[in-house]
Amino acid sequence: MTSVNPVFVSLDTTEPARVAAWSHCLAGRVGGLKLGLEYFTAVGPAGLDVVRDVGLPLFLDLKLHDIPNTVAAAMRGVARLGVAVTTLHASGGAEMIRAAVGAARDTAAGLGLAAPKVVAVTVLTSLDQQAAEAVGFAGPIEDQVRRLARLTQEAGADGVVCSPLEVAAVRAECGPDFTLVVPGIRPSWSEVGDQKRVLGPAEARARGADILVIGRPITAAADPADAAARIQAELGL
Ligand SMILES: O=C(O)c1cc(=O)[nH]c(=O)n1[C@@H]1O[C@H](COP(=O)(O)O)[C@@H](O)[C@H]1O
Repeated sequence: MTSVNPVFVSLDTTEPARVAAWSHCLAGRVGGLKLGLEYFTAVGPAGLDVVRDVGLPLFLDLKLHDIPNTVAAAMRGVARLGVAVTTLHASGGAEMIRAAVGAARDTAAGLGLAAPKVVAVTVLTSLDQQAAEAVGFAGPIEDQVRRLARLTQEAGADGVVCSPLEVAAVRAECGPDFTLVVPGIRPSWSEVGDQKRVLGPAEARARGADILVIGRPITAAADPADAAARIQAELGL
């Protein structure tokens, strides 16, 4: 039996042709495709059409963060796109999360679609302890992540986005059925760039991550398919 590939590759670009080329060359080496703000603000919902024939689950990462009414309305638009996973910011609060989850599930059900998994970003992986304190998070980042994960779970969402460093703590707090989406993945051979709280793919997986979000280590590599194959090998897939 082959295990499911946990890697969702982040296709961060403004160009549909690049997204199409990457997704075709990476199909078979990754488990899903993530499109985010850079792409969506440039191309809009029609940009998803270039990857639909690849047959991989789509993760639309818009990190919604606004009042409950506005986020619920935006989430209805996301749910109509038939994506598998989507994001909002946990710091928008429990009422916002609850409204978003309800909107996603009701809209999808009304259309006969599967509802997207709604996962909440806890503390961005680009923040270190000092930067987190500067925006007003008191105490260790791990405590803040754990608190927001608990709030997210109580508000009915499917999981959270956290760095690999907090995976074990969140898993202990929220149990085995809570989806942990983990960016900040850096194989030893890749550049760290703007990420601050990072680990390698195998270590993140061993700590309990469900989805590994990996962008530039694959997309900025001279040979993206080869980079994805190296990550597959590191994961024992
Ligand atoms: O929600 C996310 O996916 C996300 C949350 C977070 O805390 N950190 C983070 O890097 N991401 C996204 O994960 C991807 C990471 O890409 P790379 O840093 O290129 O591997 C980007 O598309 C980010 O927008």
